[in-house]
Amino acid sequence: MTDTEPAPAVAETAESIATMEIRGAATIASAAAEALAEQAEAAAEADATAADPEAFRASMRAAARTLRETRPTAVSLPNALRYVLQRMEGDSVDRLRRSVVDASEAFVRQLDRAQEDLGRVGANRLTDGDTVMTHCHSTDALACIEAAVEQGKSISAVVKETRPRQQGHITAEQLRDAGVPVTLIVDSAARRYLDEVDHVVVGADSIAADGGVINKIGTSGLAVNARERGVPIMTAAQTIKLHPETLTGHTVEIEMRDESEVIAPETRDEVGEIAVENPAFDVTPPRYMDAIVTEQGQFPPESIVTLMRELFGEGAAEPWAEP
Ligand SMILES: O=C(COP(=O)(O)O)[C@H](O)[C@H](O)COP(=O)(O)O
Repeated sequence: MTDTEPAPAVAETAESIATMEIRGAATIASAAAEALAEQAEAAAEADATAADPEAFRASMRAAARTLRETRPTAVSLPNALRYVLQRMEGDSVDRLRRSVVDASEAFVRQLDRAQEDLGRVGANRLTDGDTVMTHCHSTDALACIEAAVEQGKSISAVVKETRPRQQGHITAEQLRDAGVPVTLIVDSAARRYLDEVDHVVVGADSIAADGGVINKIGTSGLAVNARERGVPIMTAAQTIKLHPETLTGHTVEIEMRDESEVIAPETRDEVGEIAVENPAFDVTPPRYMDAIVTEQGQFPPESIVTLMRELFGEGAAEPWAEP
């Protein structure tokens, strides 16, 4: 490891995020924070950085850049890197190391607590006997359903499989394990089944300042159909999903993934001249979302900007940038 090359553990985490072995906004955030702690431990031992606080800091910034470049849409990733790097302090490598490890642990603890707290808020929106519809796999959305079950409510679920990567199967298994009766459907059956559900619960990768919800592709169509059917829809999203750059007019980058997720490489040649596009996320306009449920309570999407200013008022610092 040189002073700008990330520790092997960081390279491994970055690779796992890029290939989606580690996926979902909250899980990506906690893995990134933990990777920074591993970088700090490795840099405190490495020849190039062990005795040089400035080289140590530079190695932390470089590791954060490597993690930042993996996937563009879930803002929880840069928010996790910000949280840890902004708490890096000390004039010796040992103090710097300790501050990074402490910040990383505090971040992960906070993430877990936030998920529990928002779960209780979301659960209060559900009633005994409700059927919920889910899209993709969101640990924040699942926290709401699981908390409702813990409150003694009987909940069943209609789970959309979520093409192309079928994260709905993970949701189905987790809900089954939580004792929730599950019906798995293909995405295109969603509108038909909306007549049988009482609530739609989704997660978020980013929330924009105007209350737009960026989540797995298909969320916006589901939200429009839910509105048309009169079914309430909520987004369960911890405040690390609030996207500070949107406060100053930036838009959220939507990740375009490889066509091999849509069309098998072995049949690609047979298909020939057909363009394939594979956007991983979409934006649900605030008017189609009933509530954003966070650990700080529930908000109408249009008012989320107030919370965003409170938490990110100083803007979107980039502590990983070269000074
Ligand atoms: O869109 C996805 C996952 O997309 P991908 O599978 O492409 O990462 C999830 O709904 C959000 O990330 C929220 O998840 P969580 O609530 O766990 O943060």
